[in-house]
Amino acid sequence: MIELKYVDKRYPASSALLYVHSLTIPTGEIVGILGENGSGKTTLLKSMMGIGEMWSGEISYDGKPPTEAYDRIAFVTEEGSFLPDLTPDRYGQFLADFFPRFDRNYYAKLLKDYELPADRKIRTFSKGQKMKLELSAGLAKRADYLLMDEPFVGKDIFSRRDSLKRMVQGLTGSETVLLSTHLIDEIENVIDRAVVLHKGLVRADFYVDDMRERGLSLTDVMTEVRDSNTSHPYQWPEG
Ligand SMILES: Nc1ncnc2c1ncn2[C@@H]1O[C@H](COP(=O)(O)OP(=O)(O)OP(=O)(O)O)[C@@H](O)[C@H]1O
Repeated sequence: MIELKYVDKRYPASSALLYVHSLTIPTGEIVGILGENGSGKTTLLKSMMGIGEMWSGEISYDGKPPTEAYDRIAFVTEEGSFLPDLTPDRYGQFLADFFPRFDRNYYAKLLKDYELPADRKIRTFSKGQKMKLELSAGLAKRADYLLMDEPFVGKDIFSRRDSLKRMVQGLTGSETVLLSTHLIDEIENVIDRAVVLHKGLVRADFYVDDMRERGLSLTDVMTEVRDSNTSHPYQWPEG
């Protein structure tokens, strides 16, 4: 279980802030972290990874702070957490030394599926190839917690959908996944729950099944959150 309480993050260089009063994510949930550009998705995921000082607040994984849970968390980020001078093969060895549960066979399979050259330096890869490598490494860590920040970047929608499909297929069902993305239509069938950020605040937090029962789509809710001029949490429309 992941718990966030009174998480308050500010940047000295801007007026942006992130504030999460309370957020509990039970084990095994797949949660979409959604919101417009600049709403705080990356800030939230980085804070959950223990990156950057927080103003105040607590984040815990089964009661432990991120720094004591690193071997159980995989962070997949657009910025890339790989070492560019290594080849994917060498990078895999490095990860296996650090992450006891790193699954080398699964990593090799993903590299093959993605047609990534295992013996070429990562720095020579295209942006899309780097992202595929990042995703492969993240999934092969067999982590309990997967924090993914817009992992499906790529020029063509087919490769984005393919990445999403592989990500879902690669899960065992016991992972807790937080996934930030702008691919709203695609993830609607993948996530259990959506947390919508707006200007650094959690403005909606709901289960997708409840949303569907009301005949709404993620786009409907996100549009409503964006257009409503209030900081109150989102309420389902009457009727
Ligand atoms: N290092 C920084 N210094 C100052 N302000 C920052 C810094 N990083 C982010 N911000 C600001 O914090 C706010 C939230 O940014 P963040 O990157 O978390 O948004 P996001 O929801 O991930 O956006 P996007 O969808 O564009 O990736 C923005 O207003 C951004 O300008």
